[in-house]
Amino acid sequence: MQYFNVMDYEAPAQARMNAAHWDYYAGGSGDEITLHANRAIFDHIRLRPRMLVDVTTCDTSTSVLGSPVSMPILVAPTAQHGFAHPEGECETARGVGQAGTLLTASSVSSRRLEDVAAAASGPLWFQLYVFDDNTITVDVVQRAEQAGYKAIVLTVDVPRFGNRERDLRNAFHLPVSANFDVPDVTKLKPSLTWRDLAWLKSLTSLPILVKGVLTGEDTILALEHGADGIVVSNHGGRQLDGAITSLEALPEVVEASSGRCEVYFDGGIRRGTDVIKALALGAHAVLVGRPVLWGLAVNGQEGVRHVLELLRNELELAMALCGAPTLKQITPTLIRR
Ligand SMILES: Cc1cc2nc3c(=O)[nH]c(=O)nc-3n(C[C@H](O)[C@H](O)[C@H](O)COP(=O)(O)O)c2cc1C
Ligand SMILES: CCCCC(=O)C(=O)O
Repeated sequence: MQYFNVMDYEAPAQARMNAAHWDYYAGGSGDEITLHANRAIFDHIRLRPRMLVDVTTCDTSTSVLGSPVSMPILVAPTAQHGFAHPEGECETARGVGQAGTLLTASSVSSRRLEDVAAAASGPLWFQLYVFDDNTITVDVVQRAEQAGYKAIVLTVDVPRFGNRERDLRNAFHLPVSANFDVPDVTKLKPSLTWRDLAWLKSLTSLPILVKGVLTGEDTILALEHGADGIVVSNHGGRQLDGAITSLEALPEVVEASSGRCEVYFDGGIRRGTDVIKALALGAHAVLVGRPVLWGLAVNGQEGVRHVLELLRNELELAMALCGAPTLKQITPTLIRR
């Protein structure tokens, strides 16, 4: 089997995995309208390439909140990598490091955050879920800081767990996380509000990104409450079905942020041309979720590395064909109005 693009990893990954675990990875909420729309929206955005620009070398390297990375393509937090590989997130971290980019480790993990850090060679961010018991949050944030994670990514789009009907049909329940002792990880703190962001900031000196913002209004609130970055995301279509796609939300978030913080993007990135479209609309970098899990399931760290390399190579080619050999040259003028 040869893998010419990241989609080539999808069916082989499914073939290797337990069916209920696969459905958990693949699925969205409700009718999966937002899940599918996240992909479909990219087909409606067309590029305006420029010609006769010297594209002998196209440079994809950048930095994210100060950490250098080989490309503006990072790994989104996804739960329970143990479903895809016996080494779980440690294996993922090795592959991500080989690709020279950054892994966001999920709170809900098969491996402890310290073990993931020990396996990593590149920068890490820690994704935070907040439970009712504040001592869990205090503990895990301090551990992440001590283990060398470079930022906390607070996920704000799960006041309650989404309606994942595939999981209901499979009678699937998420196992406990290796990171903390919470019997049911889907019981998050529903009373969490913007005010808690200030409390969170008091716990750590790390920058805090807010993940799951889809409006300009919430962008302004996030910045007012001290967020150091925003991740535009609808959680891969797994929370509010019918929510706006991340790509549709991106321009208003970028506008509301008015250059005050880095704006990141996730949802439906499968091609280098998807990456260039998100960057042209103002994302500083994108995060990729499911494709990394496919690479992990098929071929462990090598699969993770290859999925990321495929995306990097496609982005590099797209930059050349758009006449934008540096990331700085990827601007809104690349998109048809
Ligand atoms: C299996 C799976 C588990 C996820 N777990 C988390 C998580 O623990 N924390 C979080 O903030 N987002 C989680 N997400 C959402 C991703 O971070 C990301 O927003 C989404 O997957 C991006 O879309 P993509 O899969 O189309 O690239 C998860 C997504 C998937 C598919
Ligand atoms: C409490 C949520 C756990 C993982 C997650 O974010 C997801 O399945 O989308």
